[in-house]
Amino acid sequence: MSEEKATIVYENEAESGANAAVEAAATPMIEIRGLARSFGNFHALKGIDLKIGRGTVFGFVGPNGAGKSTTMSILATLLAPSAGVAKVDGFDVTKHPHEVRKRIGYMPDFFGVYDQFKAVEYLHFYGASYGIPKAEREALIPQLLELVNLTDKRDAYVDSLSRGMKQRLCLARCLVHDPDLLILDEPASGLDPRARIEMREILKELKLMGKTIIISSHILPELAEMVDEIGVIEHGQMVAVGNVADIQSRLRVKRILHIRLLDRLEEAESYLEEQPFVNKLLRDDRGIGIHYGGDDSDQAELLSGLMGQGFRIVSFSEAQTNLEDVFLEITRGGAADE
Ligand SMILES: Nc1ncnc2c1ncn2[C@@H]1O[C@H](COP(=O)(O)OP(=O)(O)OP(=O)(O)O)[C@@H](O)[C@H]1O
Repeated sequence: MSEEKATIVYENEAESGANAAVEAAATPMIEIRGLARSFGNFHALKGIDLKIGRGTVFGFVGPNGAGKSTTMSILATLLAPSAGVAKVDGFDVTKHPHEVRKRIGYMPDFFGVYDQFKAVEYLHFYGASYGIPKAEREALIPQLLELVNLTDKRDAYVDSLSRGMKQRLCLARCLVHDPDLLILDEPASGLDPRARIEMREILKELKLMGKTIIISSHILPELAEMVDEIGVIEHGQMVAVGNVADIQSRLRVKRILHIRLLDRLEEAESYLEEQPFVNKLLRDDRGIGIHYGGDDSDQAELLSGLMGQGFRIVSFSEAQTNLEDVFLEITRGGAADE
């Protein structure tokens, strides 16, 4: 009888455990509703809504002063919102900051490093402050150094590291307590192209490890390869959220065409200006660029129309729109505060 009871209790626990797991999986990693933050009379965040699912790499983009760091500081429990709700893994950042902190690794845009430490000591210091026992740290820290390609710098003083190395050390620091969510404020800022590529490779590995990552930048092409979704913020408001392709399709500029002609450039421009779906013409020394709103079939019509007019076309191609074009189009190229 007692055995039977024990079995029943075990099954119930298993069931409720399974339910809890299903529930946890359904909870977004980040949920923000009506989030606002003012500094005096200045409204830095004007009520933003955002949901980020588990395992997503989310690129948070916007011009200087748009509100990216403010949002990230709130998620990191370092700044209180003026209104609205922000939750990490279902925990409200204001009501349960300790639960939130256990789950996040936060890399601010300006970080203080402890220059008198060696790289390895720096990580021990942070590991110890998270209560990780020494024996565990001894096993963990070499792995972290390996992940961020700093194994050969383990005994170098933090002071002596390059900016890119310091950024990577800072990233390793964010990982000591194995957080599910990484909040990275401009991790690639000030890095040279090689260091940016290294950073991007590390972030790809972190994605493979199942981390949810929110990463801000205003250097967009570097995000394009690794983000699943982007959110564009401007003047404290989210102006677009979705996967890169969705956002592109919502844009007025569907595609950019480029045409090179042997001659009669001005005539061709006048002709093109009259054609449907031609939104804007840009002339450069290599030919004519067109912001084009038509689809493939319209584009084919445009080309046969040009040929029908006897224009001597050297090339007619569609430029790949990238995140940079998307960003400039959405924000109309204007920095919020500049
Ligand atoms: N402590 C503060 N006091 C007053 N104004 C602030 C404060 N923190 C931020 N702001 C203002 O809020 C706005 C949003 O700043 P935030 O740092 O969030 O922008 P950002 O998008 O991260 O910009 P950047 O790309 O330059 O880092 C800016 O106009 C900024 O000047």
